[in-house]
Formats: sequence, C-alpha cells, structure tokens
Amino acid sequence: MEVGLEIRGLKNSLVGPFDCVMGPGECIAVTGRSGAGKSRLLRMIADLDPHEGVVAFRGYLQNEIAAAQWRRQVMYFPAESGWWSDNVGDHFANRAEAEPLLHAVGLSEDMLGMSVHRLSTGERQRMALVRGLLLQPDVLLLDEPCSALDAVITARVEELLSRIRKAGTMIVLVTHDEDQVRRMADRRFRVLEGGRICEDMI
Ligand SMILES: Nc1ncnc2c1ncn2[C@@H]1O[C@H](COP(=O)(O)OP(=O)(O)OP(=O)(O)O)[C@@H](O)[C@H]1O
Repeated sequence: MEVGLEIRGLKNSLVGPFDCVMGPGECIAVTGRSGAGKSRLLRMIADLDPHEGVVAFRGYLQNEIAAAQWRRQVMYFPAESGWWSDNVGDHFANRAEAEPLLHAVGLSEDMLGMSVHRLSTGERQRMALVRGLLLQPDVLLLDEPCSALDAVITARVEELLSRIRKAGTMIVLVTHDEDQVRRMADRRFRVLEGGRICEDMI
C-alpha cells in the first residue's frame, strides 16, 4: 500500500498511544464516549497540541515541515469553527471557487454576504467545511462534521467527501453516528477508558 499518513506511538497525558498507517483515499473513523479524547487525538495529528510520537505525511515528518504548512495539508476541522470576521464572505479569498462546493452541501452563495451570526449552527458547520476544503488539504481531520445536520444534508456532505476521497484525500472522522461509520469508514478505532485506543470492527 502507498503510505499517505503514518502515525506511530502518538500520545499525550490523556489519550494514546495511537498507531495507524493510511493510504490515499482512505477514511478511518474514531469513536468513543464523550470526553474520551477524540478531539485531542485529532489536534495532535494536526500538531495543534503537544504530543509524543511520530506523524509523517508522504514520508515527511511533522517536525520537518513548518507548522503552518503542516496544518494546511493535514487540516483540523473543529466541531465548532472559529470566525475572524463578522462577514461570511471575508473568509473566502475566491467566492467563485466556493460556489460549487456551497451548492454541493446545500448552501447558497447569497450566504457569503451575510453575518456569521445569522447562519444556523448547521449552516456554519458546512460553511467552515467549504472554507477548509477550498485550501485543498491532503488529510481532513473532521470532528463531528455532521453533528448539526439532518439526514438529507448529511447525505450531501458525505457524497462530497466521497468525491474528494476518490482524488486521494484521506479522512480521519470523529463521529458518534454509528450509521455514518458504516457508510464512510474503511476502518474504525475506539478510544476507550483511560485514553487507550484499539482498532475494532466497523
Ligand atoms: N487543553 C486541555 N488540557 C487538558 N485537558 C483537556 C484540554 N481540552 C480538553 N481536555 C479534556 O480532555 C478530555 C478529552 O476531551 P476531548 O475534547 O478530546 O473529548 P472528545 O472525545 O472529543 O469528546 P466529545 O465526544 O464530547 O467531543 C476531556 O475530559 C476534556 O475535559
């Protein structure tokens, strides 16, 4: 298998160690009870939290790549994204490029003219996903990306993610939705009590 993302002995005081090798286009799900450490795990992979262990992307170690570049290639999508301007459109360098992705997840380009605070939770969630996808990361670290979405919109988001995977993009998906694990994931890891992580059946 061609190696895309390689994770060896990744841990902090709360969670791990985690070992996983992902190939292009692969999607792994990470599940576990609330507070188990799933978000912490994604943040370590993105180099946003201190950690021990090795993470490499296409053979390049995390610490050989500038943090900003790493985070752009291996991008963390938090459950609730930050916004640095009140206007939605200010977060998009190229609005024309955004339109097809907005439509794909059931949003309208008119929303780019709105205040962030006018968007619903689910609209903000999808807007943040589109904002990140436009930067074309190679690995998506998705933290409950559909938690605020209904079944129809969830299906559209999953369809978009499947298309992106076909181009080789890898996904680490944190979710509480067992059906989504079955629809999306090639493999599943569970974060257990005490932060131990084990691979389990889908
Ligand atoms: N900066 C931090 N320093 C220390 N502990 C933290 C920090 N942030 C979160 N925690 C704790 O780490 C534990 C794991 O948090 P995390 O957000 O990773 O859980 P989670 O599995 O993603 O939960 P959920 O499913 O509810 O989102 C929690 O007990 C949380 O209180």
